[in-house]
Amino acid sequence: MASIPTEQVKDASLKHPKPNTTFTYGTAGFRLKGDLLDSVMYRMGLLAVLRSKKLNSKVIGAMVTASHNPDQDNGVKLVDPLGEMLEQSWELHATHLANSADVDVPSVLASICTAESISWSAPAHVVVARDTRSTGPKLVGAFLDGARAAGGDVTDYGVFTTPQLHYVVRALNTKGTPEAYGVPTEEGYYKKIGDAFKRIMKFGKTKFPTIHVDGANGVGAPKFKAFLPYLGDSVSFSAFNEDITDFSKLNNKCGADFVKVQQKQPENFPMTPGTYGVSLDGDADRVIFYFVKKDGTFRMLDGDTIAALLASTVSQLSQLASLTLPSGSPRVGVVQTAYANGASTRYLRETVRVPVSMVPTGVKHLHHEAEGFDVGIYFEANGHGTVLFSEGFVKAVKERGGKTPEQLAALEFLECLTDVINQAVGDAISDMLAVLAVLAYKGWSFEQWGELYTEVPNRQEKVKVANRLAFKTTNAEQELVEPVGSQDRINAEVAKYKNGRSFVRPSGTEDIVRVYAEADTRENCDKLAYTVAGIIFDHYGGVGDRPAHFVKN
Ligand SMILES: CC(=O)N[C@H]1[C@@H](OP(=O)(O)O)O[C@H](CO)[C@@H](O)[C@@H]1O
Ligand SMILES: [Mg+2]
Repeated sequence: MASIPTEQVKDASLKHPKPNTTFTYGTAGFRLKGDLLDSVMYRMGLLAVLRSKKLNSKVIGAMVTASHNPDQDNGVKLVDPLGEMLEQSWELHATHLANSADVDVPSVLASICTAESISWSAPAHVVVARDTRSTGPKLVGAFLDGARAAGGDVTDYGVFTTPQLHYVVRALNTKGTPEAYGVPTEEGYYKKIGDAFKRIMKFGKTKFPTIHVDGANGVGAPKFKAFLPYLGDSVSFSAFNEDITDFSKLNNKCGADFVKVQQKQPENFPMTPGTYGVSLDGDADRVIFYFVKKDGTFRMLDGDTIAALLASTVSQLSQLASLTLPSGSPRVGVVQTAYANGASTRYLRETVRVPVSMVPTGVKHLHHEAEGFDVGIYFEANGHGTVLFSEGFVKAVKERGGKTPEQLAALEFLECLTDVINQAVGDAISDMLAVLAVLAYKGWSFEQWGELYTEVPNRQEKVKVANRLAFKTTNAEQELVEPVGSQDRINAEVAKYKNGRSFVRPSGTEDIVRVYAEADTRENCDKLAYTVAGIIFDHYGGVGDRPAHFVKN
């Protein structure tokens, strides 16, 4: 029986020496300064091969990106066969492998093989892609070295958005089966979603103004441009922030994270009342919409608003079409995190009347929970999410017997929607197209969409602390259990505000602690956020300059 090519793996391992750093597999894989990640990439190349061997030679993906963070950062996450995040039990293997001494890498591989009953003789297929970051090419090189040292068959797709990589992984693994997801190429991706978008826009009643698309000076910019010829002419788009040659511009004062956190439009973005804007993040898996109201105020439509629109539409259309599955009416559900605006949760539960589940931050948690519904809609407030349609739902939508013309139109619309949406993972461009299609179908403007519910004022702050891992949470990250006593201090502040809500958790992608607050007015919300941030900084290990706006308590 074939066995681990120990010498080959060890030699290559010594060429990718581990720095004196502890690595953790966080919210979205390993994330760090790009120049510290060479050894991690090499080892993830090895691990991806093992994962493929474990799963009957299915194709495993790796995406090299640090999403909405600056160019100096980078990261890697592994993608399982249907485009979902790496199974969580394997995160432990990833962490173990990433942190072992260079000479121990072959023996750690052997221990994973034993623990997972992996036969080394099984073939392995791995694919990798990267965003536009400056450290990307070198890091992909290290990944390829790892995959090849372990004898895997590996394809480098070059520069891709994160969702394109997930799409290709799923398409490769379902090729030739009844669940075939599409042609496993970049063009296949554009064609599948583009064709569905052209079909669905035939239902449209609204003519939108030109949509201004902010590419965050990242990979979404050139890929959106490449997508345009496949989208027909029902909507006109104009692209901004497309400079991927000046690395300092990536996500800098632009992009979905900037807009969401700062609650303002990207800088250098031409907007007057009536203009519609859409921002992607640096790897194009998050999307945020916005417009300027007639009175000149800025209005954002985030992941919560997207979930509200999609959940209400899918529920209404399913009812209108009297859609029935063998199990009864389709179960439409929404999955959110603690960052969801309280007003959106109330709207979904009380007005749309769908169940809403709360899970910890990170798509891996949301995706998994959404799989429990016939239509599982999951969005993080930051605009990262998608919709999962069960096989039973898709089948029921295609049954057209005994329906009225109005019901047939609803069914056709739903069928197109299942193809416009990238179910493999949250996808900024596909989500944008789905939202435009739904608005056009309803004959709604962005303004009308924004009237679904009134957001509670909210704010996010970052606090730099000596050791963010000292912060431990429970209850879907909404309460701190450690440092002991910290939650009591937060509760005492929250109690002072009407509709007050605040929680603190360590980031899984940055070396900081995040503070979130909501309250009845903008002023109260800001005061609560700045006070809680002050409490964390002053009492629980704040480091560096103390931000002047943090309130002393
Ligand atoms: C509050 C927030 O937006 N957190 C983001 C951020 O995770 P943190 O663990 O909070 O750093 O990056 C993740 C990956 O992109 C994303 O899934 C998540 O929603
Ligand atoms: Mg992203």
